[in-house]
Amino acid sequence: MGREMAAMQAASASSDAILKVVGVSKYFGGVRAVADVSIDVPKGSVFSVIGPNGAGKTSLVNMISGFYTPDTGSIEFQGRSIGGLRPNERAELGIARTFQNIALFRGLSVLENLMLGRHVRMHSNVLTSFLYWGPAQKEEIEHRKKCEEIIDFLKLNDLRKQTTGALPYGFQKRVELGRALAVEPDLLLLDEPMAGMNQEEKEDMARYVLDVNEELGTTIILIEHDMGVVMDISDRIAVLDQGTKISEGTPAEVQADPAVINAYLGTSD
Ligand SMILES: Nc1ncnc2c1ncn2[C@@H]1O[C@H](COP(=O)(O)OP(=O)(O)OP(=O)(O)O)[C@@H](O)[C@H]1O
Repeated sequence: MGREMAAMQAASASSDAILKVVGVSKYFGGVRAVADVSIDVPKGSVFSVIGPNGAGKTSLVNMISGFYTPDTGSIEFQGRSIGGLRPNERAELGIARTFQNIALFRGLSVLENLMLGRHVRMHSNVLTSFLYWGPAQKEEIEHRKKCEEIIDFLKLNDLRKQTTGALPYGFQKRVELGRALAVEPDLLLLDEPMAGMNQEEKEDMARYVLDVNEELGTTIILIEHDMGVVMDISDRIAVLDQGTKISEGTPAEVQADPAVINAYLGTSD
């Protein structure tokens, strides 16, 4: 499906939202990080959240993934309220994320990092592995197979046994994406996946984000500062400024919105 068609469908599909965020706020002492923000994220879309530094983007994503508890508002994922759930419980439901700063186990290999990302899908633990060695081993083989598929998908085959700490930055970011994909998420939260990358690495990552969206059908919430990338790959964009949502729409709508031009695109960010 073309991006334009997808955008039109996404725009008209708010009733088919995979995620509904209603009136969430987060305060840190006197700092208003997020104030009464609502978004409906259409299933199957690439939904970007943009805004100047300190606008509240990461705080919003942290509330969706369960790292922060909102002071007000509610969050519904696939029709179910997830407000009271811990991050790992949200991951089990199908919400995965990557972090702004690389958070890999640097001493472990690419494959091992993906296997660790997969733990929310594993039923065996040390005790059950001991008691039911056969089933646990079978489960491990299946998980390994899934991780190998992701390694193939992200073209990391040659690096699967390499320790991640020694990899070039762009590859480390790709392994992080792989670790989040190991959760087999329905909703993937990407916090600045292209930060610090050169142009070629950015284009590669943008391609993988689109492949995940189009081939795996994963809904994506993307925080990204590179406006070229955002305008290229997003179906919808929400714009935050000083904690409040000042605009939302298709890339063309947001780009033409004077409130956005004033608050954001007009700045040097
Ligand atoms: N854990 C925290 N403790 C105190 N203040 C915080 C915390 N997290 C965020 N803030 C504050 O909340 C505001 C919003 O920050 P947030 O990181 O959500 O913005 P952002 O849009 O993601 O910014 P950036 O683009 O710079 O990453 C900022 O003023 C920030 O300092």
